[in-house]
Amino acid sequence: MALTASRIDDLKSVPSEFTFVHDSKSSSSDSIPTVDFSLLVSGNADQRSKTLLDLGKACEEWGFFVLINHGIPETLMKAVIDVSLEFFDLPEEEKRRYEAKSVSDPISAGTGITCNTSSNHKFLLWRDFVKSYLHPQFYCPEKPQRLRNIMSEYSEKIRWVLKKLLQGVSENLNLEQESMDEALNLDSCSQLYAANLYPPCPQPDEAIGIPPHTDHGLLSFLIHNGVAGLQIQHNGDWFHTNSPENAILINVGDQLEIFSNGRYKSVKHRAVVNTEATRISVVLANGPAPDAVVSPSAELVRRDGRGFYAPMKYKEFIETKLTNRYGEMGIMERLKINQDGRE
Ligand SMILES: O=C(O)CCC(=O)C(=O)O
Ligand SMILES: [Fe+2]
Repeated sequence: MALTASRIDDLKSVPSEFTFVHDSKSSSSDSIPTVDFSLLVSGNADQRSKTLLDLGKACEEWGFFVLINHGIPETLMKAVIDVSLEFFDLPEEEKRRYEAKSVSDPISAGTGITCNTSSNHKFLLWRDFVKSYLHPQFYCPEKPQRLRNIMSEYSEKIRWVLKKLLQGVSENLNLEQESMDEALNLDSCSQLYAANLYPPCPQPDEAIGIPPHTDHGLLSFLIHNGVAGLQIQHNGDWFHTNSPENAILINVGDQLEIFSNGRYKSVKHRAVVNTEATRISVVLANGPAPDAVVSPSAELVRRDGRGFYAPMKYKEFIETKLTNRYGEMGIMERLKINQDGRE
């Protein structure tokens, strides 16, 4: 039964199977970077080069930025949030059709899935979710009926913004604009839709929406219903992410860290819950083509004298990460190549 169902409404404390004790406190920072997309695509040369620097600095220092003036219509963003909420309101048996069976399911939905920490403590997440791959092949739950059209339009618009941002990233890395497109086969880029619903929680320090993790792709785009909850780690401290209305929160994922040969950092983040309001976030996680073998850019390896990460097919990377095959060490640690060249 979904977490959102009535049984949790009257709870005064977190049931033991959800217990994940942590400190959800975070700081605010005025230096969380903002990138003005309009200046990147239509600003004059000076504005564009300044914005490119903002983008590069954000990816290097924070692995995170708030994207403003991106041109995605406000009405479309609102529709994405509203229709995702409608999915969670569907009858339980409709949602159960998509119950996750394996990590490679093109569509999945679930509630409070089990999470396993490095110390082998198992607990359930305070979150309901629905996920589906929108690209290179488009999959979508059948209901709500308007989900298909809304997600198809949103997916295409986000891919256009993604392309422009990745071209900016390539320029910052002094690479040919096409070199990333070609190496990662971005015409067939993978794009995963994930809607996360976090109901109010009686004890926010005793349960968590999503524990600290990094995303596996290149750049993830997150929008939400105005209720705070996303925190990012920077120099070992947790920061909450205030954002102006209609902004998109973007974080660097593992594949961009690998491709940039470690210049850009896949940022650790978490979703905390609160006592008052239901929060929903919608993430489009954008990565290389599923069959692309990802390694540090050949040009950067030449410049750095060596690559710092071993190559791996993106599809295998996702499966390995999601099944936590390397346990505590994590797949990124596994791929890092030591000074002496051994993996
Ligand atoms: O809901 C959030 O703020 C975070 C979601 C997230 O990190 C994810 O879906 O990977
Ligand atoms: Fe994430």
